[in-house]
Amino acid sequence: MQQTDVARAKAPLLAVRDVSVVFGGIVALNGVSFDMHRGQILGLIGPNGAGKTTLFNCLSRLYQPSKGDILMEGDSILARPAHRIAEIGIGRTFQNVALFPNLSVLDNARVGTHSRTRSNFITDSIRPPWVGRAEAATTKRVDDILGYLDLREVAHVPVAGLPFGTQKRVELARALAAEPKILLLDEPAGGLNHEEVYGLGDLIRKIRDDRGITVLLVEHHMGLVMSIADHVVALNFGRKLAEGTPAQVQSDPDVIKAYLGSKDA
Ligand SMILES: Nc1ncnc2c1ncn2[C@@H]1O[C@H](COP(=O)(O)OP(=O)(O)OP(=O)(O)O)[C@@H](O)[C@H]1O
Repeated sequence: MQQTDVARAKAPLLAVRDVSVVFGGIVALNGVSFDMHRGQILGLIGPNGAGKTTLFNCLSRLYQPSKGDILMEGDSILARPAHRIAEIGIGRTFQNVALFPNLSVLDNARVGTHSRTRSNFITDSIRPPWVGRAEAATTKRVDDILGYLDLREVAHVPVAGLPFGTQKRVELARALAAEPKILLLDEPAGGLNHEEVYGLGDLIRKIRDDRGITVLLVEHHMGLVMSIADHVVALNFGRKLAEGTPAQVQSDPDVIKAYLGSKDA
């Protein structure tokens, strides 16, 4: 292994370095830094307006930081547009579910494989043998994921008519189909009932355990974060307030004060 490869292997999977975001006069993020290590479930918490969504949007490349850097396996991702983050192993889901409503569960999940295919319109017209083999492998991979997420029964059903909780699983299927190293989950518990939230918690943990995928979870549901996260980063007014194990962060006086003074308490 070359020295650069060794350094890369030792680097955190994702490093947020002194990131600031300013909207007009509003400082939404102010010098936030933290590391995410391989196989970790990291919960990002904070009261309303703390800067969680802004940070999530920087990680998924929808926002450009005014200052600082974000490194994936040691390389900056800031020059990369949002539609090319899947190629380096960053997958995401959306707060309000962003699927193609008229397409089937299977076709929505297949969309996720796009970043992993080498074919283009020329190879699709000539169809050398490897295109057929690659398509068969993709079909098998998507079918495995649908089975894994208990979606095989509805594989050919348009997603529009499915319950919200099922649509959220389809989003997960699409994200997993891209074979991410890290999965960014934007308030996955939103709109789910109590039972579904705990089912989701088990599923997130299972995805990490079975597939070794690192997870960043932005979430208001404190019970979910505290029960599944290995590491928690708390933001308030755009700054990092505390980080550590769920127990450490939960008992941090600054975190308690921030939540008591907010509507999230
Ligand atoms: N596009 C924008 N333009 C201007 N100000 C913004 C924009 N997005 C966020 N802000 C401001 O930045 C700050 C951080 O907002 P952000 O949405 O990141 O917080 P949050 O922690 O995700 O809050 P919530 O839990 O309510 O979603 C807030 O003061 C917000 O009003």
